[in-house]
Amino acid sequence: MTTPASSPTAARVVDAVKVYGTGDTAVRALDGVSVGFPAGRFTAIMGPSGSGKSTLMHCAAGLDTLTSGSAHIGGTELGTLDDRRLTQLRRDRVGFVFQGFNLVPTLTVAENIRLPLDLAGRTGDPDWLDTLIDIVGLRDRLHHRPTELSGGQQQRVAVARAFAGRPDVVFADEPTGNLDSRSGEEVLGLLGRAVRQTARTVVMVTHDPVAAAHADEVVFLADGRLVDRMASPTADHILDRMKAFEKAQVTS
Ligand SMILES: Nc1ncnc2c1ncn2[C@@H]1O[C@H](COP(=O)(O)OP(=O)(O)OP(=O)(O)O)[C@@H](O)[C@H]1O
Repeated sequence: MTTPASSPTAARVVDAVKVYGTGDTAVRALDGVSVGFPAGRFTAIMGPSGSGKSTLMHCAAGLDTLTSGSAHIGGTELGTLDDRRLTQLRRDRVGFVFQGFNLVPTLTVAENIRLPLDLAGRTGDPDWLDTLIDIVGLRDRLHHRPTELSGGQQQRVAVARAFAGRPDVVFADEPTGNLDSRSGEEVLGLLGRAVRQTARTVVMVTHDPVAAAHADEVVFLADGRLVDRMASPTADHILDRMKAFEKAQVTS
């Protein structure tokens, strides 16, 4: 199952295999996955615990390397890059949102948002940063430090930071995992708005059907394989599909 060649992909993996360890203890976390994440869309990766979601995200984002197969950001194959160029690509073309926010406590909100640009020695586009600050609703908090913010507000800062350099793709790993449901809904809503209002691309790993229902499409993993895709998902449909996979696993 791949994305049709006609839709441009912001990121993709082809025949991706990832094996952790060797010999008797080897774990095949990805077992021949080919999947494209369409540009300008919000895609969720779902699947049971241990199905390979985080591994897929880490390998697609260049945070980890594949055992075989290839990973691409836009037209760049990550396996062809040396460490320096891979670091540069991650910094300049990829944004990240993690479960634990990962903000720098000594910097203000404004400084945290600008951090990827400052590290890259880039000025950034002031109009773009302004738009982002409005999307995440933090204009009145720009001079606060992360400890002065709620968890939901901190994650909104992390979202703005992820988009600050206009990356090709933003990868979010369980971005609502540490939030109450209301703050989680806010963060998911603004990820969706960021995609729709600014034509950016988001790929989110989650185990929560309600979170995944915010995406334009859900891809399902089971046992390291891509087993299904669902467009225009609803939480109920996702839950039904997940239950069907779990039942199939129990009976197989
Ligand atoms: N660093 C590692 N060393 C050895 N095995 C690993 C490592 N990371 C992941 N695995 C194994 O690879 C498989 C896939 O793990 P992965 O974390 O990608 O799954 P996941 O779907 O994200 O799970 P969860 O929803 O529980 O976070 C699991 O069997 C896991 O135990």
